[in-house]
Amino acid sequence: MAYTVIVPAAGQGKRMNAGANKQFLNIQAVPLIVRTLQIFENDEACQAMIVVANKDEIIEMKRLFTDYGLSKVTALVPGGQERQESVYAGLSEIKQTEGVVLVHDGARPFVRPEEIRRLVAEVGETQGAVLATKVKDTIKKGSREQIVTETLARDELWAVQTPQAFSYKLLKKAHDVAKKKAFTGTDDAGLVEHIGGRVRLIPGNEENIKLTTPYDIGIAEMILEKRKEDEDENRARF
Ligand SMILES: Nc1ccn([C@@H]2O[C@H](COP(=O)(O)OP(=O)(O)OP(=O)(O)O)[C@@H](O)[C@H]2O)c(=O)n1
Ligand SMILES: C[C@](O)(CO)[C@H](O)COP(=O)(O)O
Repeated sequence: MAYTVIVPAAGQGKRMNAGANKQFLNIQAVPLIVRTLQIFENDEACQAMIVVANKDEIIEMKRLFTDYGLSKVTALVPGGQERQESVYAGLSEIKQTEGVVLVHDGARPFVRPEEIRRLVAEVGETQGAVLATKVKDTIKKGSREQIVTETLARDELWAVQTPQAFSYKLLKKAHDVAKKKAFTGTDDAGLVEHIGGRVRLIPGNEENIKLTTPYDIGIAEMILEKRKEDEDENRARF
């Protein structure tokens, strides 16, 4: 099923501590944002990419799109203070009110095409879908004084990733209501849940990490090495 993807990349990357927005960090010689966009560039079902960037980074981003031949970027718009505002800015660029919209963090360069396909297949007019993995650790709630107040039932817990996929109408309504009521969520599904929308959890892959701290750079390099080894092995076999 065809879709449009909104890619929020207008953060500061403070936790990465790189002295610049992490979207421009080279991961094995290719900028993070480019690695992420290449996934959608190469996915036939992706009709358009809407990228949200910091106002003062738009020229630099545009240059990357030209250098790396990212032809599906149809809009490059300035973001807001919070991720939610940035996604809203991207959403406002969509004129076609039918169809499926994905939201995917610029900082997640490892989602696989087959995961996107499984995700998109689950979207309906009134149902969104998110990639997620089952939580492995025991999760406890704590008080301000760091005293455990509750141990949560692990079999009900999922760590949610992006892409998150919705019909345009459902996502737009969720964002409009959140804006009107000044409701803030940490992901787009949270806004859909807030208006009573149904969101399906689609088992994803642990490799689909969000590059957040310097530690994640090492993990990203390891994932790239592993993928390269797998490709070489497959090539040698056939
Ligand atoms: N105002 C914002 C904040 C975040 N993002 C984007 O949302 C994604 C997920 O956010 P996160 O990993 O938290 O990135 P940053 O906000 O850049 O990181 P930090 O919180 O460490 O500054 C990133 O691709 C980021 O660029 C955005 O478009 N606009
Ligand atoms: C949307 C998200 O990537 C889902 O895991 C996450 O919530 C973004 O969080 P952050 O606060 O921007 O790190």
